[in-house]
Amino acid sequence: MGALLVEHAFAKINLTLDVLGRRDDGYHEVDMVMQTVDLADVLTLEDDPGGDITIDASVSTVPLDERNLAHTAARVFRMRSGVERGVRIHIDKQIPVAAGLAGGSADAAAVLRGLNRLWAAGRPLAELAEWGASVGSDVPFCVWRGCAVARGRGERIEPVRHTMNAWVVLVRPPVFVSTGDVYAALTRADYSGAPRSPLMKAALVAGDFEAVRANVFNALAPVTFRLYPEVRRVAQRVQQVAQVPVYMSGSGPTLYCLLPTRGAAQRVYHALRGFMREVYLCRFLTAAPLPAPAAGALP
Ligand SMILES: C[C@](O)(CO)[C@H](O)COP(=O)(O)OP(=O)(O)OC[C@H]1O[C@@H](n2ccc(N)nc2=O)[C@H](O)[C@@H]1O
Ligand SMILES: Nc1ncnc2c1ncn2[C@@H]1O[C@H](COP(=O)(O)OP(=O)(O)OP(=O)(O)O)[C@@H](O)[C@H]1O
Repeated sequence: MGALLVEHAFAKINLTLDVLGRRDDGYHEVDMVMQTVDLADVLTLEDDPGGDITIDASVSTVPLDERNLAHTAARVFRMRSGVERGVRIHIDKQIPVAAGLAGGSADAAAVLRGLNRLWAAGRPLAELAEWGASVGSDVPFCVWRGCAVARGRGERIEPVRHTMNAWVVLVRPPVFVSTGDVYAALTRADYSGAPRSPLMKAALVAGDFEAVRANVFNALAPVTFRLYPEVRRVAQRVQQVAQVPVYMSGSGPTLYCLLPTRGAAQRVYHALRGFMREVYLCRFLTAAPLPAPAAGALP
């Protein structure tokens, strides 16, 4: 067995998401506050010096070939770093797939960080984040993690340093949402004149939970609700049961509630579990997450 290491791939939620306009390259200019939460896929990377890139996963809902974003990231890493080795990637999938939580992007970012350690390439995170932009718009943020304002098409990252400990209850409605279709259905009326990120940033830095909740915004939510009315119905039901505001992450369909304490979050979690199958309880990850275990050869 070759050298082996474990890397966690954390999900994100969007606290704000303003779309400022459409660009000539077909992408949209966005301004969004992204927050890492402690719901994670666990990736195991095993060096395979003479081999290729191979993937296996704990679920059958993700592709295992070159369409997997972890595979793309490994190819990008090999090309950019010049390291010509193979790797066996195992993905223990905990983040719901195609949910608006950047599960695939988090896996891609974990592969970039993990291969950097496994193959002792010594590249700074900034460089890995730049490489990640060629894999997907959410990948640079997922390389950095924590909290940040993401601009451009999502790849320009400005860290937000705060220590707020909010709890998050995630609900994934059983609806398949295509990110591309949601962006394509945006109209001028959905664009924002000015982004909300400065207000959200100030609320987070001040540790003002109510101000955070008051400034959550997602320009894609009305679009997803228009395209997939079932998501709106679930949001209304969640709001009735939880008795707190309900928001949507990314292009959806995952909905979330923010709670100030573990106790309040547990009450909402248990109430929602009564009628929804996919409910998750997690919290903000503000500091750099788990220390990376050293790569080592197993007997
Ligand atoms: C919705 C978010 O998850 C919010 O964080 C991201 O903006 C989407 O990030 P992502 O899934 O990594 O997106 P990509 O894989 O780069 O793009 C998927 C599709 O979404 C559209 N797209 C994406 C990002 C962006 N700023 N403008 C876009 O119009 C494009 O049509 C693109 O073909
Ligand atoms: N490692 C992976 N994990 C999850 N999905 C993947 C992966 N690789 C490729 N995919 C494909 O990417 C699509 C989007 O999955 P993902 O879980 O990344 O969506 P998402 O959470 O909506 O992402 P985002 O929030 O960045 O838009 C799925 O249809 C899936 O088949």
